[in-house]
Amino acid sequence: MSEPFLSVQNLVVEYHVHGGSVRAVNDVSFTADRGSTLAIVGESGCGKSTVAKALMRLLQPAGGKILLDGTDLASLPESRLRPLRHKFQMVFQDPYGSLDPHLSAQDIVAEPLKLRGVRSKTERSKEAARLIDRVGLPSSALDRRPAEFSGGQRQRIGIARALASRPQLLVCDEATSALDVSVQAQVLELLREIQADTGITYVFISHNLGVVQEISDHVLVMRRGEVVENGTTSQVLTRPQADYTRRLRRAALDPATMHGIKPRHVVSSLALKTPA
Ligand SMILES: Nc1ncnc2c1ncn2[C@@H]1O[C@H](COP(=O)(O)OP(=O)(O)OP(=O)(O)O)[C@@H](O)[C@H]1O
Repeated sequence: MSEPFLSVQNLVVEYHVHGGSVRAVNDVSFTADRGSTLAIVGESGCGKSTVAKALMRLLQPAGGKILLDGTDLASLPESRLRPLRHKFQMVFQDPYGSLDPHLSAQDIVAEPLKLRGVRSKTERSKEAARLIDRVGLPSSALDRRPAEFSGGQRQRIGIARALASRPQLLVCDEATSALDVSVQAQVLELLREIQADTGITYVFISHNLGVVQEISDHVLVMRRGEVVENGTTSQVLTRPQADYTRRLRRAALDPATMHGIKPRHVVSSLALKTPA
């Protein structure tokens, strides 16, 4: 059997605070096959974003392995990581904070192409225009700055910028959470199309079980920095094994849907709350 594309083994991440350390992620393991989507769910503060930042090596893990296509990202020094960084990219909840407000959409998307070694400015502009078109924005968007877009449009620019690096792994950290339900559905559809076209692997962090149901093949449930449950989306969401997952699911469902998770292609805006 071939190795999974992403294999996280016994990941430990700590924050250093006030001379001590806080363990935010403790012995977390999971895998994702190439071209699949793994969702990470759990209540606020359970460690989802910390896992995401460790995958991006924005944080140095205190222990464990992050094997991406067989290379352990956790153990590489920055000098050896840099040439690999284009392979793994991240889309944030609010791209506004991460998009340079002074640059046009075209220049924002063209920026990573420099790192990819596309030397000609004309080529970079052409490729940026192609990506902006790919994420469903009109050519009139090219010269506009981030402030001149809606939240959904800005998220599309964030996705186009991430795609400019031709990543093999895209970590989406609450990437659709700030969007209203219909815009959320459009962005999810775009992500699915891109996956079908490119075979990209997603790690999708969300507090919204409706979105998770919609986008993911597998689900990892976290609580207090640890894995509670891990399985296929239908297993975890419709036949949860862990009591905690059952409570999480109950807490996320409104009275109208208490009998079960909403069917596929209906994106619920129900948020995960801390189970009672
Ligand atoms: N920079 C930091 N310094 C110290 N502790 C931190 C830091 N960032 C996060 N933590 C702590 O680590 C734990 C996990 O936080 P994390 O942001 O990963 O949770 P999360 O599941 O992504 O939450 P949310 O859904 O609210 O974004 C929390 O207890 C949090 O308080």
